[in-house]
Amino acid sequence: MVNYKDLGLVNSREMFKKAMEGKYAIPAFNFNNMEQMQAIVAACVETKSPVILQVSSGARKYANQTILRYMAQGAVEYAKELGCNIPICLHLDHGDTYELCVSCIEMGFSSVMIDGSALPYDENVALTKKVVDYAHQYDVTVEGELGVLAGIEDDVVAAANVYTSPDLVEDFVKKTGVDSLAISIGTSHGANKFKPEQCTRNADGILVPPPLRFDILEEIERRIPGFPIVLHGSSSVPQDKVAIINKYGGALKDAVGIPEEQLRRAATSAVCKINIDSDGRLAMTAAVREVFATKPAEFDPRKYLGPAREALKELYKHKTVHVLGSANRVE
Ligand SMILES: O=C(CO)COP(=O)(O)O
Ligand SMILES: O=C[C@H](O)COP(=O)(O)O
Ligand SMILES: [Zn+2]
Ligand SMILES: [Zn+2]
Repeated sequence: MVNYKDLGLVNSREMFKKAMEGKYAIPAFNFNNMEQMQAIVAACVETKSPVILQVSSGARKYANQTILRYMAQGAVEYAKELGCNIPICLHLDHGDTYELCVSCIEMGFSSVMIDGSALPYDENVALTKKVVDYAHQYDVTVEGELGVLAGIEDDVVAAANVYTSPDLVEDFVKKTGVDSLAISIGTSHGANKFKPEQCTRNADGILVPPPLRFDILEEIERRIPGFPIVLHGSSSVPQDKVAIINKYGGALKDAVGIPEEQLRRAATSAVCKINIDSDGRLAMTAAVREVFATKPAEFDPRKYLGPAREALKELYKHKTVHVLGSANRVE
């Protein structure tokens, strides 16, 4: 058993308390490799932002859970080396079983998500409570989820959003003892969050998605005042990145995300954690494609992964400063 505290990591409790009081949100960025980890840490050190490093099941399969945990440990040291001891939380994203959550906690994760949102309500409650009871023995924080996001949620493909029912949140939080709650108010995973027919088009022909359901968020806040809320699927799908990808041979069609001003608004509410993965993928892919197209003789991976890492860092800095409001929150 490795305790995360011995690795210099922190759980999400204090982070969320400060984010709630300060009316901002903590960035939760997914990572699968060294360049992503370095970009996240460098961006958050430069902007003095706390951060949650997220490991998905896809990341575990791709990079190996042990390696990712050591990388998170390395991230703590790297931040110090870069000159700012920012709080870093290592979080399991979309955990789907009790056993997986236990395995991550035993390995040094400081926070886990148990995503029982596709289960019948009572089963979600029972599974989430079981994880909470285990995790809290080690002061590991737990995120649960109510409501299903459209698009690809884990292995479950939901055709449409099943918005979180405000009628259930108080009961869920009380019965499970979770530390934060992911909700569904119109965000979704991936780079194609809405079908073109769900959107309108602006004067430049760019798709404008339907607004998030702030009415549901406000009702949830009324039912569980001061309780930390999490938004998944919160990439904005920057159209300049999509354009670079398509210019250099990509084929992203009708890619559309959540407008940044809506996330900015959400960050000032009880939303304390905002998950962003796809935007980083777009930034890296745009940078790599540009190098491949403009420097075809280049074959040193550092010559395309380096620019990708730099583009990623700029994107993350933009998020902390201009979207989440988490910049300058660390002394
Ligand atoms: O929710 C996410 C990870 O859990 C990521 O969402 P995006 O696909 O919008 O980046
Ligand atoms: O919520 C999902 C994350 O974006 C990670 O997805 P992944 O399992 O493909 O790594
Ligand atoms: Zn889910
Ligand atoms: Zn998610």
